[in-house]
Amino acid sequence: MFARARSEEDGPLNAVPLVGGVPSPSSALRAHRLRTIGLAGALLAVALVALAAANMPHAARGGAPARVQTQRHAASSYAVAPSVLPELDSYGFPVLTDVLPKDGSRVVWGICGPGRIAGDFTAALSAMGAKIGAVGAGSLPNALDRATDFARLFRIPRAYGSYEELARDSSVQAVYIATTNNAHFANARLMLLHGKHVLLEKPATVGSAEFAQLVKLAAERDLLFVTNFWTRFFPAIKWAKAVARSGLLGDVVHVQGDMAFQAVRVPGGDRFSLASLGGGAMLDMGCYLVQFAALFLPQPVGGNAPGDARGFDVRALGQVEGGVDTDVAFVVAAGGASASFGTSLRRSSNFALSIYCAHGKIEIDGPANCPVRASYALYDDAASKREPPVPCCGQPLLEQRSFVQPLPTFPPRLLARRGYPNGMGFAYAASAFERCLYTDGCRSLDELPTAEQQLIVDLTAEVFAHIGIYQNVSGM
Ligand SMILES: NC(=O)C1=CN([C@@H]2O[C@H](COP(=O)(O)OP(=O)(O)OC[C@H]3O[C@@H](n4cnc5c(N)ncnc54)[C@H](OP(=O)(O)O)[C@@H]3O)[C@@H](O)[C@H]2O)C=CC1
Ligand SMILES: O=C1OC[C@@H](O)[C@H](O)[C@H]1O
Repeated sequence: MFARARSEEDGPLNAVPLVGGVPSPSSALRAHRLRTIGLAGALLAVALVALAAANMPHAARGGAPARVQTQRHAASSYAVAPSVLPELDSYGFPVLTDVLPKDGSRVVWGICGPGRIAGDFTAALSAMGAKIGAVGAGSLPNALDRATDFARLFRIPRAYGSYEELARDSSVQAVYIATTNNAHFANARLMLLHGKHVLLEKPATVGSAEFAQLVKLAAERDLLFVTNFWTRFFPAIKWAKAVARSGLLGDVVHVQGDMAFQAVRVPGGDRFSLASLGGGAMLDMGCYLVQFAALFLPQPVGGNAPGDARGFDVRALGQVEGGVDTDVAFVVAAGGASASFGTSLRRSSNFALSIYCAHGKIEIDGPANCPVRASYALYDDAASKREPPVPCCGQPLLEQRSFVQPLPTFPPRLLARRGYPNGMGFAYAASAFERCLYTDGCRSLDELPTAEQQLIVDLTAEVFAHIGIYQNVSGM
């Protein structure tokens, strides 16, 4: 297994030194900013600073320039700590040696629902050196045989033909749940009740109340409970988030994304087309887009808007077939910014994401749910003031930069089990989960705080309210 080191391509038009792989202010950039301010701006700035200094409390004085201030990160600056990106070993796996117990012990994982994505996740777990103690199947026929086959492939010591047996295995401390969406709530509840930490595949639960119940249960039992939005743990996403929050490009104004694929219908129904399995485009892919809205939009301010979910304004139009959404267009707005998204089971797309800011744009290459590359472009705002003026469309660039982090390589022995793209990227989320378990008092991950997971479920439920599906889904 060999992983190339992270790299930055497409060098900047004006060099911007990096701090931890994200931009920090350079003299070139500062010079550019000064040029763009102009005399009138400078006079206005002097007047405003004098006025502000007279009225502001001491702590608020002398902060970052106005254009880097966002509602969410009023104190953000261009310099971002190197710890933004995970430390990787020479194979590309996140380093855990600094937190692993000295006695050589390690968290023991169990796998619940040995289907397609569980194969990818387990391959990543075993490649990163994690300990897997047991696997349990329990929804489809021949559960024990299928669990036994899975156990043989991944050299897992124990296989069970029911989820209850897995839950009762006292050697297992953390369970990864990859059953169909409808079963997430019951399986997560079962594992939490048996004292297991839970990493639950997206889209967590179908309804908001169910998610809140799981959070409460985990808190009562002092357990870690996380939705496996693995997206949040990819270095390219962490880099893009740091760029967005650095203020380099100004405030986020609009986020745009599309995630769609042509679902092949299986006779008798499948996890995409059956409402009883929690099917539909929103729960399969749209939830990733909602997750991006929660990540990149500013916090809502002020009162509740129509279609409100905790201050976020949500609108949606959707095609519904057999009780599931097959095509949805939706908008989420907050804090003066908006996001527009499409998701579908009736067409394809490249799963890319764009974050449009006041002075530039961040692109996350598809598949943005598990990306290896992101980039930004800083526009030359001064160009629009030059004579002759530049045409309206296509702002000249001041600089552009991209970030690439190749994935750890799939072990050849397990290639046959590969189900979805970029599966080795599960190592990022699994490592963060394990790291938390070795850290005193850690019961929530910075990359995806519990409250934000609840928000994602709530916003998704709001989309469902607009298109009239998945109402009153108690127990799902
Ligand atoms: N993070 C990511 O990138 C991805 C996440 N996912 C999520 O993972 C979960 C599983 O997806 P995937 O692995 O593709 O699913 P699979 O179709 O492979 O099924 C997973 C498991 O669900 C149960 N199951 C499958 N079909 C049925 C059915 N018709 N009725 C009842 N139970 C069934 C089986 O459990 P058992 O073996 O125990 O009987 C099966 O092993 C979903 O929640 C999905 O959203 C999926 C793909 C990518
Ligand atoms: O999580 C997922 O990401 C990729 C999709 O193709 C898949 O269906 C979905 O479950």
